[in-house]
Amino acid sequence: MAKKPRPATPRVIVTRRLPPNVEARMADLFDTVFNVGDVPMDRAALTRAMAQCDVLVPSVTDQIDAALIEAAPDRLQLIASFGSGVDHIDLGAARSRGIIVTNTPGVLTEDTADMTMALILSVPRRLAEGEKLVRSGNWPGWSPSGMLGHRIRGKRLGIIGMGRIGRAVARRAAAFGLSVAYHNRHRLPFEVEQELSATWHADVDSLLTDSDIVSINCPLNSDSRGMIDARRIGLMRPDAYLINTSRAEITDEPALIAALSEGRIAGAGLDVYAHEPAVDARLLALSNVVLLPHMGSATFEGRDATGARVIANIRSWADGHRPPNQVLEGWV
Ligand SMILES: NC(=O)C1=CN([C@@H]2O[C@H](COP(=O)(O)OP(=O)(O)OC[C@H]3O[C@@H](n4cnc5c(N)ncnc54)[C@H](O)[C@@H]3O)[C@@H](O)[C@H]2O)C=CC1
Ligand SMILES: O=CC(=O)O
Repeated sequence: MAKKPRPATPRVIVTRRLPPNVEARMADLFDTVFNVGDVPMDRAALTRAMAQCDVLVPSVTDQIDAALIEAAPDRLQLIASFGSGVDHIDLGAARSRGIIVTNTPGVLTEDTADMTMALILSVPRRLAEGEKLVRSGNWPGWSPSGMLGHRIRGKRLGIIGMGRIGRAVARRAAAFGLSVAYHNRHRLPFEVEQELSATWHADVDSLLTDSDIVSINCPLNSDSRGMIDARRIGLMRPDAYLINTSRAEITDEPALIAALSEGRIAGAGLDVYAHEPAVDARLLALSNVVLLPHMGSATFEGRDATGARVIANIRSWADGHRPPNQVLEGWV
């Protein structure tokens, strides 16, 4: 495919409000249009945006599917996503149109691992239930049998997806006395396994059977979509917990809800849902779950660093280079 000329000052359209200093820098560097009202763009708005820019800066909730990409004029050359996951962008369609896709890995790792660890602690120790009890005014006071949960130390954590976030979770887990097992698309080098004291499971099934707590930290891709289905949820022990800070579509959400409702697993900590921002009413009614509003990476520092990554990707592309965080189909 012939290389298209890259404009010196590209027209950039940003789909959501970004931190003020990030927007100021983008306004300085590029011909940037911001979504001043911060209203999520519907399909028609995205189609219009993609028709009017060289670079689109979407967020992880904008569904940039094949039809939108195919309808975009040749002018659109770069989709510089604000966030780490790229499951909302049809990478194959972008490749066929010669559109480069970038993301912002690395800068969200520690924040998302912190939130994953917070869920790992909160669910077995019933943190959200305890907080609600105090606020309700019905707390009868301390008692030997009140608010009992399960000890973290000594339990086994099974991590699915031992990349940046998975490894950062493993490091935190070790400090809380958890032993770590993992399943990953590729086995980690021996030295990394040693550093993390992590045991490899070639198959997901045995990891699920052997773990007290399972944490999903792999990206959503064609292999992981529906990976934790009803059969695999059935392999988990009745006293086991599932934590998901990655993407809901990796699990069969209705099957998970059924297992939680029927006590076939002990509980879950979720940051992601199948139909965000809607959350299934049956989940809301359960007391053995901790539900967060997709806030794994939501820190001021992380958002600034994410913005800096987006800018670096656009600048490097505009200068004629390969952007540092170009995402290649088949690599996520
Ligand atoms: N809740 C939140 O706010 C956030 C969620 N995320 C989610 O976390 C995901 C992971 O992020 P990183 O750790 O930075 O990604 P990463 O690319 O560093 O690591 C992903 C790991 O998963 C493995 N993997 C890929 N497909 C797999 C499969 N089908 N089965 C088993 N392993 C597989 C890869 O080999 C890699 O080791 C993102 O894709 C995103 O969906 C990321 C940031 C914030
Ligand atoms: O879910 C958030 C992301 O950056 O990916």
